[in-house]
Amino acid sequence: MQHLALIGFGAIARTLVATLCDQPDMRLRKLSLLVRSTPDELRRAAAEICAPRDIEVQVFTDIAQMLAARPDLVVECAGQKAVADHGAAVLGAGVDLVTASVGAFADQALFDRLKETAAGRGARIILPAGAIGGIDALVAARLSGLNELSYTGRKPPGGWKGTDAESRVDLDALTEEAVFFEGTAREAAMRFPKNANVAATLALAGPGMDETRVRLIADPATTENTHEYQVRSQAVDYSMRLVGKVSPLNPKTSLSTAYSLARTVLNRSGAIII
Ligand SMILES: NC(=O)C1=CN([C@@H]2O[C@H](COP(=O)(O)OP(=O)(O)OC[C@H]3O[C@@H](n4cnc5c(N)ncnc54)[C@H](O)[C@@H]3O)[C@@H](O)[C@H]2O)C=CC1
Ligand SMILES: O=C([O-])CC(=O)C(=O)O
Repeated sequence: MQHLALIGFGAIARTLVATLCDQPDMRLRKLSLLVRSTPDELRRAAAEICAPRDIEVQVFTDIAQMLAARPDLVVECAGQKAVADHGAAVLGAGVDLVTASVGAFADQALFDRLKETAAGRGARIILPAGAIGGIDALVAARLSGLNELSYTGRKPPGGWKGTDAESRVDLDALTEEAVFFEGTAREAAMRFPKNANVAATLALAGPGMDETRVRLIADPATTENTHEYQVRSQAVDYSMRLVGKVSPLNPKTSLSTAYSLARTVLNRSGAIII
């Protein structure tokens, strides 16, 4: 893949670009970035990563202009609203779209609309595992007949700052863990758009947004983002627990998310898909 385009250039995007630059299978020649503001600062930050590898960087504030540069693939790492704002333009241009903000698809009308646009233009919406894992096993389990899927997300109180968790619990005063949300994946993804995308990913791989049970916890005893889920199905029962290091660039985001996106991009670049 020679020309990669990203929507957003924050914590995930920066780690993603730094990782992909050094992958021999990538042969990346050009990076396009769609940003909202201060393109000069972001251009400098991107050039710092890309210039030593002879990768050309172009920064856009307009999606149509970015798509006119004909990227091979667009990766959204900006937030759920960016999927709603730009998804149709990308897919309508016949370009595949990887969405980090999978929780955007808790909006059923948006999901249906983007699926239809993708199908009409022969483009694909690619949902990465992100901070969660085991999506291969979960889809296989679903195809065999799924009996149960439940997910628990646990983060330090700082990871829930600026979210609806603050209306339910005093994050600064916590001395022990607080379960501040129990509900469906659809509700979780909509109420916690920067923290519960993994719940939506599990739901879409598994039994669906309204059938996936979610618990969210603020825990002052941890410094990590822990994602746990249990599956019972006709073919396989399993449980998974991922203890994610927090991104040094964003306390809400697990560092592994960027590397999962890198895997997704690499799987579209080399001869082997794994
Ligand atoms: N699937 C998963 O496992 C995970 C998904 N996420 C999703 O990824 C998103 C990004 O995460 P981070 O990089 O940590 O966030 P961040 O806040 O560090 O970076 C996001 C960047 O996107 C920019 N942005 C926002 N809307 C934009 C738009 N319409 N056009 C262009 N740029 C825009 C922001 O200015 C910011 O620089 C989160 O909001 C969340 O939706 C985050 C963590 C895990
Ligand atoms: O990065 C994480 O730990 C998970 C996350 O924020 C999300 O699912 O939106």
